[in-house]
Amino acid sequence: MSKVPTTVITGFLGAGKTTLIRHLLQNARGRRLALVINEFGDVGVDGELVKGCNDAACPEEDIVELANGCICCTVADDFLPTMQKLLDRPNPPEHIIIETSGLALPKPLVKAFQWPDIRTRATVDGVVALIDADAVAAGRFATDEAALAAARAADPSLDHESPLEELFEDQLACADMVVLNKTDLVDAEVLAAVQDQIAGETRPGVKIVRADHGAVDIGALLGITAAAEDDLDTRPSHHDVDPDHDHDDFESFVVKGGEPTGSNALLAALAALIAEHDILRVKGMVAVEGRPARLVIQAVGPRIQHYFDRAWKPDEIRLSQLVVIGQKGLDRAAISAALAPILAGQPAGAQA
Ligand SMILES: Nc1nc2c(ncn2[C@@H]2O[C@H](COP(=O)(O)OP(=O)(O)OP(=O)(O)O)[C@@H](O)[C@H]2O)c(=O)[nH]1
Repeated sequence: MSKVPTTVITGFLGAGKTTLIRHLLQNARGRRLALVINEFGDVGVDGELVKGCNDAACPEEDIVELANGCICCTVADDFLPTMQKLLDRPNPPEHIIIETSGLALPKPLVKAFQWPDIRTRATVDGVVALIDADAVAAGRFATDEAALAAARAADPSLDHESPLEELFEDQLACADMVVLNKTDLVDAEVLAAVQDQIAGETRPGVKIVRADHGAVDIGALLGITAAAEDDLDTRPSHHDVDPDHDHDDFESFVVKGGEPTGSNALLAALAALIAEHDILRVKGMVAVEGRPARLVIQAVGPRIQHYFDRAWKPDEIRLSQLVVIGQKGLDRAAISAALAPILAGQPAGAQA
């Protein structure tokens, strides 16, 4: 029996994983794909966005969302049963795509493919690491030595480098292919420097492909035939020594509301909050009063994007929710206090 090839898409928060997957679905050339989408926060925004593209290559029943914690920590409880269900189908998918959360370590996930019941029926065709060229160029993964020294002074048990840098290195070291994304945001010289930096973090022979909005040819992305579960030892991880990996370095929360009267106040408040607090990522959907379509909000570092994606369905509750993710210690109270009244649709004067 041939094994179902599975591609693991990894990459830090906001690198463009969902964007790349949407591109893949729209260019699937008749392949029947199943999608497993994992999110750090409790609200499944990525799944919603992918379902929003309504693509025949991946109907809604073939999209499985795992939204309660990083997939690398919930392998036995969530991931394995999900894979078993997909593989047990009378007509299993031709290819499975897994989008890990931006904070997940890929190696424990690949290791799960060594489990007896999975190993005989599925294989990791390739681990694809997405890199946000703009974020690397801005130095967002480089260790801030002063901040690290301060954190170590506050917590002497802290034995690792910056959590962002660790994730960046782990995701690259596990990759069979790297997609250097967001090339539209950096100039050629900077891009070349970023590519050199990345090449120093990958295993020998790993190809780096440049992309704008995840537009990579499906033929290059799928069919790598790496069988990554068979050569885990060549994929070093910071957690090889300390397998008790958790996500204590990061936190997320959701701010909910009803119908804001427009988007300007919300976007201005978000920009101010991102500048003031150490917010890594904001994403979600907003129901703007009087607008039939839902407003998608996406912020990666200081860049905020917003667009209407599709009309709210008649049976949907017009609920606004934004997931906020950052390193541990975010001032939740202040961030929520600034956003909640706007999301609730209170007039500007009423906002504290
Ligand atoms: N300018 C630019 N923006 C991009 C590109 N790729 C993705 N984006 C934007 O970056 C934001 C995040 O993209 P996503 O695809 O949601 O990123 P992700 O990796 O799935 O995010 P998480 O699941 O939260 O980790 C969105 O606003 C995208 O439109 C790109 O190549 N160029």
